[in-house]
Amino acid sequence: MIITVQQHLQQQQQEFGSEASGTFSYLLSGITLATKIIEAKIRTAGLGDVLGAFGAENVQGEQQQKLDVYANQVMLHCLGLRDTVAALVSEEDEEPVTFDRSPETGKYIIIFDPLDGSSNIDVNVNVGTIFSIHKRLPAAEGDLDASILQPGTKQVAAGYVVYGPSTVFVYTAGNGVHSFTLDPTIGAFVTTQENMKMPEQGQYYSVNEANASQFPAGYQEYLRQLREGEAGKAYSSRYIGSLVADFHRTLLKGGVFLYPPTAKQPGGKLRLLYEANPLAFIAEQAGGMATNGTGRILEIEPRGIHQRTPFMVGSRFEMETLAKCLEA
Ligand SMILES: O=P(O)(O)OC[C@H]1O[C@](O)(COP(=O)(O)O)[C@@H](O)[C@@H]1O
Ligand SMILES: [Mg+2]
Ligand SMILES: [Mg+2]
Repeated sequence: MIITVQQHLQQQQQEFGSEASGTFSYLLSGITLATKIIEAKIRTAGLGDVLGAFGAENVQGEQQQKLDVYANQVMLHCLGLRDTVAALVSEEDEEPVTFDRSPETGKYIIIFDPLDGSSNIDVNVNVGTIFSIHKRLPAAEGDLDASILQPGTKQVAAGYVVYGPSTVFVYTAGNGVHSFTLDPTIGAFVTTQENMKMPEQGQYYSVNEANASQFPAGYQEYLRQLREGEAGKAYSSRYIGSLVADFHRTLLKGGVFLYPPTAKQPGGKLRLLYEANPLAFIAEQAGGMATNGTGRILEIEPRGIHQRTPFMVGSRFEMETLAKCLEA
């Protein structure tokens, strides 16, 4: 019997109560609706006019792709309609979009990367959408900005969608990691796997080798050990260049994904709030680990919404081996 994501959330509500409440599943349904609309556009991207550059730069100084802008508009629209949303923070917008809703109603903050893997859009390689959900702080504890800049440990939920050969939705609300596949015949995400566990050890490392000579010595030594089999076995390498897809493989097969600091970007390339934090929450819920090289990603106190961080995530064995190389 098939179980859709909404039915799964009802079951979670019976089992875990609060963050699986009706309000929360109504919120998540805004994300599943938006990602289904984005998926439909991606499936026929070559037929329409959504490939190529949009002709403007985002706050990161990156050339926006038409699909970046389209996906952002769809997320803002579908989530903005949810009256439980107090603010929306997007990779593509310099400032948060806030709503004049009382703290009793507007209880949630949604932070997202509407289209991850932009450099792969035009070449028909997997891309994705990543999201992180925080609860709005009580007024006495802080305003909306403070509610947005909470550490990753405060996330109430996080997830992503991979638009690949099939469209897969993965999320956690702190009670394990669950995945769903979009069944186009019924237009619903159907349960694929519940309580996913990242293998203790994998066989792949994933890193942009073109940057390797710029990595600090500890990372170069680590990669040498993985390549030459000094970490117990010889690893092979896989790098798609879409974080969401490289992470999804690491979640399923184990291993490690690294985007270390480089001479060009000593603070890292990937963004803490809408790339590293949500994937770190999922990794930890699945038994893996995530660091910035010196500490747990989820414990980083954010200073700004587009803040970058070095990001290493993966199986326990590979992450503990990395820590030894960085300490040495
Ligand atoms: O081309 P590089 O430097 O390896 O960077 C690839 C990384 O950049 C990203 O494309 C950045 O994300 P966006 O596409 O959302 O901007 C990641 O998906 C990917 O892991
Ligand atoms: Mg991204
Ligand atoms: Mg993006």
